[in-house]
Amino acid sequence: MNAVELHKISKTYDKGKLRAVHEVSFKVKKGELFGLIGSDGAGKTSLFRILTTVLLADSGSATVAGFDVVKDYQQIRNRVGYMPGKFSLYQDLTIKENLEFFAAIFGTTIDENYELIKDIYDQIKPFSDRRAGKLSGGMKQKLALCCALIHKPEVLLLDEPTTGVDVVSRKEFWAMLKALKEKGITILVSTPYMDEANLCERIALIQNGEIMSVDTPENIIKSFPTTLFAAKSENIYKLLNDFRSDAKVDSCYAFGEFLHITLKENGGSDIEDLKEFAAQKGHNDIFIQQITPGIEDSFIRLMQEKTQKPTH
Ligand SMILES: Nc1ncnc2c1ncn2[C@@H]1O[C@H](COP(=O)(O)OP(=O)(O)OP(=O)(O)O)[C@@H](O)[C@H]1O
Repeated sequence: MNAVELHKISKTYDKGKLRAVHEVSFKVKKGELFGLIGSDGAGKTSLFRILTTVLLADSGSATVAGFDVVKDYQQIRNRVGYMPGKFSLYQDLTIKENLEFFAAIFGTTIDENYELIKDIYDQIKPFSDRRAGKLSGGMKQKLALCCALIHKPEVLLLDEPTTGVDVVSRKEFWAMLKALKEKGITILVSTPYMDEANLCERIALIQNGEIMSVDTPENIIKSFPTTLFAAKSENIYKLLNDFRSDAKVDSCYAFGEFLHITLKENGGSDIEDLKEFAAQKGHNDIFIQQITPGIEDSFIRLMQEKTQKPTH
């Protein structure tokens, strides 16, 4: 049995004028750590709200832990731990009071499921009398995760849990997720951070409410269909515009301090042609090399294919 299944889920807002999610289908296997990767407004939160039974889809069907999100919403609520994107904590309650509150609404106690949260809770326990509103982002995140876990859910749904959290806390958070996965909990986590995609077993890439690809991060990278080059010169902005005007170039986009470039198929051109073109345009300090694509490159490529337009 799959832990989460979505079949052609669609959702619009504003009386159908705004298409948030369009015919989304994917499956999360039991025990899997699955990532939903997409930028702001891609439709991630809408999907989470549908899966947690607080929002109705316009069409399509979905199950969580084998239960239908419409018919069996009560069973789902007991089996799912949900960490919404915006912190769900009660700011005026202390760490301990927040946890007790969430335990109480699920008819349980902190003691009953302590084993599951222990490793995470131990990190914030020294501050258990501090109000949630006075905690750092990383500590709030840990508390919110404890609250989502306190009723021992089968499936954890985490909506952008690392957004706005510092790099160290992000790292710690992913280590916690790995440990929870090892305890048998299925995790569906969304993130706009491409580097976090590599920490998932499988991912779905979502853009404009549509799924572009579902696979392991390795397979998605492997299916990058062409050679990728990285280039830089002193005047990177001019280089970007120059390459974008080169008829041989299919796509050219800024990537950190480099430009990433792909060439049109059957153009027969290569690194030497790029160097020559750059030299003709007055770049004397050009550096170009072939590189292995990352998830972000795959994402950009898929987006480009979807819109059938080059990125320039
Ligand atoms: N209640 C609503 N009413 C109208 N439009 C909405 C509503 N909720 C979301 N939207 C719109 O639907 C689209 C998808 O939003 P959604 O929040 O699902 O995406 P997201 O990937 O979670 O992005 P974010 O991280 O910004 O929340 C966006 O264009 C958003 O503005």
